[in-house]
Amino acid sequence: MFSPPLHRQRHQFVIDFVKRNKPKKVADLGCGECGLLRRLKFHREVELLVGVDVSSAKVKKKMYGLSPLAADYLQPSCDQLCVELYQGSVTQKDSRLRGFDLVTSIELIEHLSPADVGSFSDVVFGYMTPVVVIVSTPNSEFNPLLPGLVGYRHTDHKFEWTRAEFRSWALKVCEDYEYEVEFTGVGQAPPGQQEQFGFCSQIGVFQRLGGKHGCNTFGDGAEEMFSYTLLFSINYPSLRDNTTLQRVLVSEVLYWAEKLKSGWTDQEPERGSVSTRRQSEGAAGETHRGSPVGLFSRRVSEEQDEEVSWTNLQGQQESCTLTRCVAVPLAVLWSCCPKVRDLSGSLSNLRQLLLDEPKVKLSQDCSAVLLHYKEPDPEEEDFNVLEDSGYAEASHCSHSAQHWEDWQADL
Ligand SMILES: C[S@@+](CC[C@H](N)C(=O)[O-])C[C@H]1O[C@@H](n2cnc3c(N)ncnc32)[C@H](O)[C@@H]1O
Ligand SMILES: [Mg+2]
Repeated sequence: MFSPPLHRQRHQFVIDFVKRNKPKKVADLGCGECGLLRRLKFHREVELLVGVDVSSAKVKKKMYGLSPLAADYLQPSCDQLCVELYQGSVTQKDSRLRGFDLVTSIELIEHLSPADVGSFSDVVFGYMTPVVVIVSTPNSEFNPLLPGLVGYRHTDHKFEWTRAEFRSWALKVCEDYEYEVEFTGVGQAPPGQQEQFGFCSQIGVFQRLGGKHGCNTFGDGAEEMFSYTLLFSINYPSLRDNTTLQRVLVSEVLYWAEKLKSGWTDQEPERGSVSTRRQSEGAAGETHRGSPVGLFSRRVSEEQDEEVSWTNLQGQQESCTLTRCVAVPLAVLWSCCPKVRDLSGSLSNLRQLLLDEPKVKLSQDCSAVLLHYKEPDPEEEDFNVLEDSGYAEASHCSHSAQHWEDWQADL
């Protein structure tokens, strides 16, 4: 009968409100199978999304649809989002539901007994005290237009209000709990009949008097109350979280360092900076003086690895392997890779973030990333030519490489 379907129109009404008003903390009461929450999670301004329903079975049915997608892990944004789902009744108080910017109650109140509607008003408007409450409920005056309908629209409905009944309840709520309300709805009557029948679903948008800064009756000393059961809780990966930032930065740094390395060593060996690194038990990665990293010198040796031995101060014989490395200066990475720049914010931050990162080997003075150098396999070379060219990007950076000494001063 409606296009788009009525339940979609109700959810769209909330989505449009969220787009306009950008609430950070949103709770959906009587969230059912979480359909509205699944749409709300795409709104970047929302940082906390909570669903409550008396039926845990309904919530559990599709709650994993609220989990982050693979892309949320691979390409996390700066946005933050935490999703929590509870089993609980809107007639009970729970302090985790206080202080929200927006609380929605879509087609819920008509499922409550009149006494429970009283508790709902007290809990939502008197205890949770959100800045805005959106309540939708059937408009019984529209029922004659619904073909074949006998009695209520749903067997579980305890009542269906006329517009006047809804208005009277809403105005009483405003008086008791210091809110103001605007009436509207979704599901239009046929042309010319809107005034007579009203909307199929009537909606009240309640705003707390005083807005965001209006009185919230709970202070620091308010007693905590947990009557809901947590069913699901997830924190979306965000670049504002240091572990996530570090993970993404490291993979970006290693990716670009490898690209630059192959640009320098495979394509233009004279620009490649190949140095020698000593690997011995416990003490990995000390750069040899005399074969400086980052200075784009010629290869120091044609040998891949070299066994050396010496006598230590205690007169014992020690040995280690000399491994040839390519040093990619952090300053070059910083200059060539916009994403590395965006993620780290500054060159010194970049160094700081990589300092205790086990996946990244830094040069002794922490100014360059060291990558193992492997002699190119001639059989692989033909294949490399076909690869779309990292070299193009790497060689694009070659002028930056020449200014390495300036950057070194910067570090
Ligand atoms: C008609 S469904 C609406 C679902 C959802 N709001 C939507 O728009 O699709 C009503 C929901 O309210 C829930 N419900 C009923 N009484 C409740 C109560 N006292 N506390 C919380 N949820 C309740 C039901 O389990 C059901 O999921
Ligand atoms: Mg209903």
